[in-house]
Amino acid sequence: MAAIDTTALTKRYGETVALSALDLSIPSGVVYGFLGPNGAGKTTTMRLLTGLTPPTQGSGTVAGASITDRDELRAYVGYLPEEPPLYEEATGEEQLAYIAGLRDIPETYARERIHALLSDFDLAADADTRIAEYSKGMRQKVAYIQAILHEPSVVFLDEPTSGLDPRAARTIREKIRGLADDGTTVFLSTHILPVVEAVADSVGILYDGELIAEDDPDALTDSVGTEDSQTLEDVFLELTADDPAEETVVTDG
Ligand SMILES: Nc1ncnc2c1ncn2[C@@H]1O[C@H](COP(=O)(O)OP(=O)(O)OP(=O)(O)O)[C@@H](O)[C@H]1O
Repeated sequence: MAAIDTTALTKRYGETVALSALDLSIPSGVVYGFLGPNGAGKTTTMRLLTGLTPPTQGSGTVAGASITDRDELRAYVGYLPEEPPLYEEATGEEQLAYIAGLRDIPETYARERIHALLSDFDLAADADTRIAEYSKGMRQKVAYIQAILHEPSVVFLDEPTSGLDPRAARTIREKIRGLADDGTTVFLSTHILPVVEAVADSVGILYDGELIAEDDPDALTDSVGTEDSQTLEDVFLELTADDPAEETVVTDG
């Protein structure tokens, strides 16, 4: 059974087709890089797959649970949204303990896990500081930890390295790879293509609500253009150009 499975998944907002008949079949234990220009429908897809918004048409399961059954999904799914909800008045540790309670993680285990994760992200010294006093990067680290705290079998990450310094960004990349190697499925949406190149087993490119390409990163970079050293960025720009010809213009400036 695929970890993420969708059939003709569609979301419309009035006249706007945010997602059009998406068919996905993503196996367990892989990092799936989900790319697309602004407004392509990536956030919409993640909100559908985490049960936060209902589909207009089509269906899907995540870890075997229907995406329309939010209660069942909750145990299996973690989500780091673009703007994570955090309580300004709570300390980092309080925020995570609160989430652990919501997720029914036994208290002693939760405390140990929270301390270990805070320390992995160099946040141990700030565990008792209010989130209102945290920097953007510190908030992002807490938000990432809260998404994976209950060891979900599928985790959705929207720009997980946003606002992070190079060391923290590397820690997240290593964590993402480690999660997948331990059998977790990671659905990773980011505009930072080198991150995808570093960790993704498979890549899907969404354009105007449609999945226009899907393959492993090497196959994708081999399939587009004629140059030997194509990067994922070259492929992305070529596939998502309004006018493909513009990508072949060579300037001598
Ligand atoms: N709640 C909403 N109501 C109306 N239209 C929406 C809503 N949410 C998204 N849309 C529209 O759906 C389309 C897809 O938006 P979405 O936020 O999923 O894109 P995205 O790929 O995540 O973009 P970005 O990279 O900029 O975050 C856009 O045209 C957007 O305007």
